[in-house]
Amino acid sequence: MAVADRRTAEAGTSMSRLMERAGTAVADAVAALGHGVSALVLAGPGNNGGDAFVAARVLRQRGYRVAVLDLAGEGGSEEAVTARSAYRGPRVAADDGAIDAAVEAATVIVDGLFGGGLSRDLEGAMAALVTRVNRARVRSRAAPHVVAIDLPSGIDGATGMVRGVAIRADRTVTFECRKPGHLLVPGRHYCGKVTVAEIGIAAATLKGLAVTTFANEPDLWRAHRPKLARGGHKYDRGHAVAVSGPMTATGAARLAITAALRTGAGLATLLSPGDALLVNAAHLTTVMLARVDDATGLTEALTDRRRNAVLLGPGMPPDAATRAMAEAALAAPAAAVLDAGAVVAFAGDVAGLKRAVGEGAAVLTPHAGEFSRLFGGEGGDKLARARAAAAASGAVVVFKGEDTVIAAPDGRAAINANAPPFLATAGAGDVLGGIITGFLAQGVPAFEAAAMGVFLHGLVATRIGPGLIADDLIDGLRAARAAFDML
Ligand SMILES: NC(=O)C1=CN([C@@H]2O[C@H](COP(=O)(O)OP(=O)(O)OC[C@H]3O[C@@H](n4cnc5c(N)ncnc54)[C@H](OP(=O)(O)O)[C@@H]3O)[C@@H](O)[C@H]2O)[C@@H](O)CC1
Ligand SMILES: Nc1ncnc2c1ncn2[C@@H]1O[C@H](COP(=O)(O)OP(=O)(O)O)[C@@H](O)[C@H]1O
Ligand SMILES: [K+]
Repeated sequence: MAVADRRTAEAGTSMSRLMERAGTAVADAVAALGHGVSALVLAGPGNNGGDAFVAARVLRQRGYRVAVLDLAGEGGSEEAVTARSAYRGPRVAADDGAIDAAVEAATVIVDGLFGGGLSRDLEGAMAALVTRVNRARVRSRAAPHVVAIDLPSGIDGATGMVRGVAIRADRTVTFECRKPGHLLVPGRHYCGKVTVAEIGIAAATLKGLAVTTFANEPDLWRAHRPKLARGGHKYDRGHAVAVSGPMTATGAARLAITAALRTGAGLATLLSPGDALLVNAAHLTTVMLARVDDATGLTEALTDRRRNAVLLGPGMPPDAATRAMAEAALAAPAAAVLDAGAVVAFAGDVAGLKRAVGEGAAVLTPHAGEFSRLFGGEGGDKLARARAAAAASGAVVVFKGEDTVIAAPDGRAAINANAPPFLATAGAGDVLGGIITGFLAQGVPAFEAAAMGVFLHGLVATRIGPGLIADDLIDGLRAARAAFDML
């Protein structure tokens, strides 16, 4: 954003104009809360504090009761200093008693302590102030509404992580576009409702920045959605295959392959080990069944070039035989999705996985535990970890969870935010693997197939609602797939 600000300034829109518009957008959001507003505005040392002073001035001009707790200290940018001196209204003394009284009296607290310039953990008096505001927000009577400027103070805009302690906001007004911290958890949970105010950073300026981080929303992949040709043949829509686990673990691959079919693949085949053929046969109707027992069998099965997308891992143990089959899938011309056991089978050998992926289209779909087992590390910056994993493996990585990150080896990454909590249910991940396989079968490139698959997965779950089980996702896909086409 700093580069965007500079380029915008070079193009004739000064930083002070941007700050004026930013502060005014915040004042508009506060004013929209209705009459009787009595705002306590917290102003920090940087430009976030500058925005806060602008908002305070504008609110006062509009007749609202305002008081500013000025924590700017010495210094700050020229624009922030100007905004500070242009505010002539009441200030709150920076002592505990006065702050408590001001917090008690406020109906709205505007958080302009820190935004994009947060550079370390909050400590001491700042941390204490944040804790005070958070306590006030949950008090039983007349709790103030908390409006954060750009980001809730304490949330790292790049990672969504809490730096020590962070403001819990009801609403966050950010500028020009959302930042990763608005979408990644826990940051997302601290923002409340996020609104984006346009403040005059030209679209052309943003475009020139070669943005590589996106919200996983239709604009990102709309143009890549499969199109149904009138008079088309089922083979035009691809042939998805999935590999079944052994006799006692067949359900996962069946869920997945059925999801691939519902996603629009023209044909679907389940490749099953001999011991599980009967149990699979008993459960399948539209999905075809063929016997494959090992890597050699899989290579043979994938010599049929019409079988253009293959999923394996659900229900499979993370052992050498699974790894050999994964290598066979990656070596074949089909696009490959590796999930569960097929991901963990490469634990400790990401370089070997990368060699196996080669130049082929491959998608890995680990949840946090599988991700750690393959790529190492635990917790921390999810976006950076997903990007590093994609670069290290040469595959598109779908790092699952509430804030699934889809990362491509070329550096692009998308953060998903439409998955409801009740999607965390046994088998949901298998369905996701199948959906992505279904899009790959229809010729969608790997990054877009993964991103739109994750979005469709969240969409279908949301439409079904609480209580869903993975089988419901399969049924729900039919209607959700139609809705997806209209997005
Ligand atoms: N992008 C846009 O389009 C526009 C952005 N605008 C606004 O600018 C905001 C970004 O402003 P910013 O860069 O001045 O950073 P900001 O968040 O105010 O804080 C920096 C100050 O905090 C300090 N500091 C940091 N961490 C700390 C800690 N833990 N504890 C204590 N101190 C700490 C840090 O000190 P330092 O690290 O230098 O020692 C520095 O003094 C952005 O969020 C938006 O609101 C609009 O005005 C116009 C258009
Ligand atoms: N808290 C959550 N909110 C929303 N979606 C979630 C949450 N936790 C997990 N998910 C999603 O649920 C699915 C679970 O997949 P996975 O962990 O592989 O389970 P399984 O192996 O049982 O299918 C993933 O798509 C994941 O992104
Ligand atoms: K803030």
